[in-house]
Amino acid sequence: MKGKVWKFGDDVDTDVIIPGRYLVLKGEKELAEHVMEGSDPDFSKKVKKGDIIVAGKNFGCGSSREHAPIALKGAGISVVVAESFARIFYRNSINVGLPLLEAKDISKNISQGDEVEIDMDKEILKDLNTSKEFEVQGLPDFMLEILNKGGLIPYLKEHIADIKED
Ligand SMILES: CC(C)[C@@](O)(CC(=O)O)C(=O)O
Repeated sequence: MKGKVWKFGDDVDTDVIIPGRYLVLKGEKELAEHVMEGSDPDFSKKVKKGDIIVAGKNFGCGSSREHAPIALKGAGISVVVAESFARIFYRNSINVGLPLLEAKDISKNISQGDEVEIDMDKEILKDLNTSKEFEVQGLPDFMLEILNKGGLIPYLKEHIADIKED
């Protein structure tokens, strides 16, 4: 995975990611038009498919709205790398198919606009501008399987036959 970094700090809450007035929207693309509007009203016009968000602690705090990871996924964010995530946001993200990675001290050492490359096998993120490398905490296999299917619903649809047999 390789992409341009959009940098955010600590405690980025779900109302920054997708303001509450847009919760009436349902589609990935409609929500994506307002992604990160609580921080930068023009973000949706600037972000490109494959870009990467790097943030500090407690990313996705504040509410259980799954509209937040849906908006990020719809905007083309390929992965969010943060020092830590709010628990409900973390699970909502896996369920909607948005990859997340935890990396200690990442936000202090990467700048906005840097190009980074992530080797999931080695669990290393490399900042191609500075050549600095960071360990990322990989995801358990069952979460990777859900992500690879695009989220929990497509994953379950594929496995429903197994469940029915039990
Ligand atoms: C129900 C919804 C509007 C919610 O109140 C849910 C929540 O706070 O977790 C939100 O702000 O996302």
